[in-house]
Amino acid sequence: MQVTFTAAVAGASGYAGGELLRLLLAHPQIEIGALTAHASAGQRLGAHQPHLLPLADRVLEPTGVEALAGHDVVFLALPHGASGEVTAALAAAGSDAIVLDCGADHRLTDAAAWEQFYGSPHAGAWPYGLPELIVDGARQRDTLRTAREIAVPGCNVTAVTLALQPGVAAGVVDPADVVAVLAVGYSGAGKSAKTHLLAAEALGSLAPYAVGGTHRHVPEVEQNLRAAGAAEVRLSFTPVLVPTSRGILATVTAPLAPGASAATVRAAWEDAYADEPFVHLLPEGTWPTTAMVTGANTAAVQVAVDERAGRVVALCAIDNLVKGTAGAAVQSMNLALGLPETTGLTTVGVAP
Ligand SMILES: NC(=O)C1=CN([C@@H]2O[C@H](COP(=O)(O)OP(=O)(O)OC[C@H]3O[C@@H](n4cnc5c(N)ncnc54)[C@H](OP(=O)(O)O)[C@@H]3O)[C@@H](O)[C@H]2O)C=CC1
Ligand SMILES: CC(=O)N[C@@H](CCC(=O)OP(=O)(O)O)C(=O)O
Repeated sequence: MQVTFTAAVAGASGYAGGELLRLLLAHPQIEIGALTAHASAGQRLGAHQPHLLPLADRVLEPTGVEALAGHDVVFLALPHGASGEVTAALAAAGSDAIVLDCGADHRLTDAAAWEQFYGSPHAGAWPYGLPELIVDGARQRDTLRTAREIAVPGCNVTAVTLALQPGVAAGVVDPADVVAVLAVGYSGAGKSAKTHLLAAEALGSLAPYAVGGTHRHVPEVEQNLRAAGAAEVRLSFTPVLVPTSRGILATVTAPLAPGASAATVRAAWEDAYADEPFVHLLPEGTWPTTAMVTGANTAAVQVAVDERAGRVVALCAIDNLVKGTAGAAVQSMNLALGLPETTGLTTVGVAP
């Protein structure tokens, strides 16, 4: 008989919480426990997540230790800053649950960078939940196998990191001049960003935001590229909202390193991702699209060399709610529980 683990989801009424529940419903070794929310506490889940029919009549509880204690796993899908109190209360109550925070609070190791970009005191770093991250030639999954608290990455960060890290680790690109432009879907902003949900304004327009190096994901990408081996990272990062509900397409360029060639670049990406179950390096000459990965825990990656510009062009498409959040959380949970990393996760998308 298979062992089952209980999992609670805090923030179950939101986009990330809803996606966690969609994935956990398909996980053979998870039993879904408490579902919590904030303003929506006391309401049926079905009022907020009409697509999660098997859970429609479950009632949302207030987010707190009373509901969340006693589970094997607790997922936090809360606004930034809200997870610290919950985590501390769980620890005080003697909980030994594995806690996965989908928010940003515990991602950065550099307190000064946190305070600069988030403007609040640093809550401390947890092991970073990107199993494929190259860390000094090894992979982050080795750390996650023994982790009890895991910081799930930002969705844009995942796309940029998976696009470029093979080149940084192999020394075939210069990380001191990285330019990343991302097309991102609206669900990344969460349900509470009401202005983003005015369809009449959003549907006909592409809109950049956090322009000029101000996006909070800048230090997180830099941290990841340093882990992959960069001595110096300089990143220009510009996200552009596009009228789609899900998906991120990151286009990341950096100078070709002296002595590198199209062949060594291709080999670096092939070597990095040959054994990765969720990172798919596409056949040469084909390009990632968000449609390829919708609903799947897949990152679709491609790389090319722009010989005239002397730059490597790396692309990565992910579903921000799957590989960008909930899928990454479940993948990390599997590692921390000692389960096969791919349990309950699919690389099969939906189309059209
Ligand atoms: N959307 C995405 O693609 C990604 C999101 N994330 C992160 O995941 C987290 C959740 O994001 P997302 O689901 O998009 O956001 P949503 O706005 O869709 O959902 C937020 C959830 O948090 C609850 N909540 C709101 N305020 C509080 C509070 N003060 N205390 C406790 N709970 C509260 C809400 O409950 P109620 O409905 O009752 O108010 C809701 O369940 C964020 O930290 C986000 O940055 C990370 C990667 C990608
Ligand atoms: C469209 C949109 O606004 N997307 C969000 C990405 C959300 C995400 O990755 O979450 P964290 O904020 O937890 O890092 C953004 O760019 O800030």
